[in-house]
Amino acid sequence: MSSPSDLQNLPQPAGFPHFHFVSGELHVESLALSTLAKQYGTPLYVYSRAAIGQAWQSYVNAIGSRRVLVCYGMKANSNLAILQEFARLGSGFDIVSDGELARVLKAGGDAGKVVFSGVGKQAWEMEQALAAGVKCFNVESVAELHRLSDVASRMGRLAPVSLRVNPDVDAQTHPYISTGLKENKFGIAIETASEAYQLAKSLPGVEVVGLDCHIGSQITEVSPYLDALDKLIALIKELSGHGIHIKHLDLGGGLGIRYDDETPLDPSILLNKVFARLDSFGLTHLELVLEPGRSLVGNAGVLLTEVQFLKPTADRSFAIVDAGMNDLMRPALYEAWHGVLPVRPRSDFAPTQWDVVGPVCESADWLAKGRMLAIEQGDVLAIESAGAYGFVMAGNYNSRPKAAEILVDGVEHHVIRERETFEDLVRGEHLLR
Ligand SMILES: Cc1ncc(COP(=O)(O)O)c(C=O)c1O
Ligand SMILES: N[C@@H](CCCC[NH3+])C(=O)O
Repeated sequence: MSSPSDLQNLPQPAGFPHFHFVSGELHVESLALSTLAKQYGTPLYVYSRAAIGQAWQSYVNAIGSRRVLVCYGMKANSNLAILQEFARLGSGFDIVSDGELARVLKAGGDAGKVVFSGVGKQAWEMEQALAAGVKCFNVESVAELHRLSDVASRMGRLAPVSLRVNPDVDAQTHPYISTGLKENKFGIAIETASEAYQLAKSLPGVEVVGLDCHIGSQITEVSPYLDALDKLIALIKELSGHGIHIKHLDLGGGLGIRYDDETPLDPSILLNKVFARLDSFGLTHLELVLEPGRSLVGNAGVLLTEVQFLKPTADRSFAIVDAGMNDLMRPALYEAWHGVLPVRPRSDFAPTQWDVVGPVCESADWLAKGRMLAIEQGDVLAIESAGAYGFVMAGNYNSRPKAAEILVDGVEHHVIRERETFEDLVRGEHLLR
């Protein structure tokens, strides 16, 4: 274990200050992570309520007195307790399915602050969202516009719509999480957007209220947003020439966080530039909508996992842990980098290089590669920055039950999702008679 002189050398966790070392032990708020691992077992997702609050506050501070609705991009983490926390903070929600809408309503969210995105909305999902009274449908194709108008007309309703425009800008992020390029399936090409808006104006079941775009995720530069904004402003001007006046402009989410050595994009830096651009084009009256996901929860969570075996080989050394790609898919899917911190760092021997791999029968089942770690069998590791796109993307491959989730609040903690059991795994399956 660490001696006092080594404590100064401990790295700063990505989720600092809410994740921090106290006397050589990694804590979340006032609790030692090793205690939670012991009580609930591993793999275990652990979130900090204060970290979520602080991330939310950074948007509140950036917004100041401007008219901005933050719709939490709940695909990042849709646990009911997390949604309830955002609802209490006053957040709206960006949803992409009827399941997400049902979660928002169950968690006490306000349907009037919900925007409904997604390229494949089904008629029954549109009906549910119309019945609930969502703020806006972010329509991603002309075919969807026709379906929505039909559904709303049948219900004797008028569906509020924004068209999600694909501005063809490079978000300078991983190609798999870039969404605003021509080659991506998302949105309506900016060149054809004016025509689509004119169609929307003529359809009986829809009412144009906004303009939407979302260019990608884990973006750390302001310039892609401003490139997109310039194109959107030009479109707004063109539309007003056709008598189409939008009330809100939705710039989507996408603000990046620190996983390794990235500099996160501060909402105030982005919003100051956006407000200045809007003001200079006489668009101060527009309500702004934002759909941040990752930046609100990403560094509010870690995944705890226990080292099962150490397996040095001639080629590389594997630390086989009890969390796998089914628990945290990002490394397998994007070769994503997540920090790895032993919750009780050792200083009695020198670190060596390890690939941290899971128990799943796939070579892609790794969580981190080539990390310098001083570890032994039985040690608990925290996989950092796992609050966003962690548990939500988990699956049951290899009949592995999903992990439990804990929300820490100061000295207290709440089990916000129980670990799955075998019964959960086979629910709905039937043996042949
Ligand atoms: C339409 C839409 N809005 C919001 C988000 C949230 O993005 P992020 O988590 O990068 O803020 C996403 C995911 O990228 C999205 O597809
Ligand atoms: N799931 C991705 C982000 C996708 C965002 C959804 N449009 C990630 O883990 O980074």
